[in-house]
Amino acid sequence: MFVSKNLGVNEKNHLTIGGVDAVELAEQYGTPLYVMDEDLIRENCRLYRDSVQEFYGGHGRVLYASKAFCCKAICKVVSEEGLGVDVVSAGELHTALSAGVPAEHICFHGNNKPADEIEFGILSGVGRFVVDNPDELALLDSLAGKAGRRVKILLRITPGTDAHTHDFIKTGQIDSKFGMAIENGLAMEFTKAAYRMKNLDVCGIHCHIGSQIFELEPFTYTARVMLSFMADVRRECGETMSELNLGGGFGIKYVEGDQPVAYHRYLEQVAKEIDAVCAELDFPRPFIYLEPGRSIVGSAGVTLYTVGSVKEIPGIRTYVSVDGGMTDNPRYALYQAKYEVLVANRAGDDADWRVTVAGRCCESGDLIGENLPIQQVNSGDYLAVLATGAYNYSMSSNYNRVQKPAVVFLKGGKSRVAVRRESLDDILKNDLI
Ligand SMILES: Cc1ncc(COP(=O)(O)O)c(C=O)c1O
Ligand SMILES: N[C@@H](CCCC[NH3+])C(=O)O
Repeated sequence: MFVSKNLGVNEKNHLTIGGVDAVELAEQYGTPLYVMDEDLIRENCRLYRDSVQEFYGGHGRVLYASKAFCCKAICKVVSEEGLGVDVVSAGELHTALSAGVPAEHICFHGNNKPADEIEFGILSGVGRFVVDNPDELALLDSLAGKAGRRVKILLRITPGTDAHTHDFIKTGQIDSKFGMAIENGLAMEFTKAAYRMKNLDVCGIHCHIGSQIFELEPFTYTARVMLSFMADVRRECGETMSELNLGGGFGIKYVEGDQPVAYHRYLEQVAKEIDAVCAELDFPRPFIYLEPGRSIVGSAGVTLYTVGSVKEIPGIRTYVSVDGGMTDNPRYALYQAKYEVLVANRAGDDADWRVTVAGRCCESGDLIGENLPIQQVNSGDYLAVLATGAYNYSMSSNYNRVQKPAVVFLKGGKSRVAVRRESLDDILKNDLI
């Protein structure tokens, strides 16, 4: 019935998340509230980990892309499940380290890492740096030399894959701010330069073709292109790279009609393609990294709001305004992202209304969605927006000085606060007069 399998309706006609009554959560913790089902997150982690074991014979590792949802609690959970963590900033790195993630299981990404953040990564002993471009290569080499450390790197390569997703979340095509492209020869120049660096050990290459992808072919095609490039490097440089990071990007179900492929199927097909290409090219099968973000946490999240006003503009539309909006979920404003929305305290009723759900900010584009089917809704009701576990909290803002909501984790039918709600003093904490 719902987009996520952990959701249901109880005898009070309330939405349940992992068996917990959503209305009780809203009343206990207040709204807006991010709710994350830790049991489902752990199940997703195990699914990936077991698939890597099954299809790659353990010769691989799953790194959780923490940009999807980053706080100490999630870093601890994924690390306990045996995943490493991908970070793109000192903030994400600090969070992962503070949560106890071993530095060698952290991979440091980013297309323009500042020098002080690179130094922080080197001194922390992160397992791999993914180097984006020649300027960063030279900077990393000199900072590694200064610190007296050798640094293991992967090179960010643009495979030229056109994945069918929103333009803003595509990254594998030649015109991208990320990485160096194979088709214009720059990737090979970049690789040769990397092997000349004194303080860097080139372990392999990395790519990421985009996000919220539903097809298998872009992934298998990309694996082929990347392995062929590794074989070209062996021919041109006499070096055999041993690691291949294929990024993340596996889609999830947000609304009826979305049809994601089961993740173990992606991994199985990609593993088959890797085996086939390695046999064709007589290339040793590399250690494989995967970096799922959305597919680990997206479906595990629900955002709860309280409805303020319900305003019908006859002949035009009905606005249902909630106590959050683009500050906690900017994805409709950014990508016209679609969500399933329901009245948490009337969850089993027919969704026979059509409404626009609006946020509270001074911005006409501050919407959660338009023309949404929903149950009858009144001021004071609780609204639930489903599948908000990825790129909601992590992209939240304090626009209009709105405080960020709390994050509550659910485990075994019990709830706990994983991130406190921001206070008014938190809003002022860096202000000076
Ligand atoms: C380099 C890199 N790895 C992994 C991811 C995670 O992607 P997703 O959340 O779609 O799995 C991203 C984001 O798109 C990314 O840029
Ligand atoms: N933030 C985007 C996806 C970009 C992922 C990072 N490369 C989203 O909400 O869908």
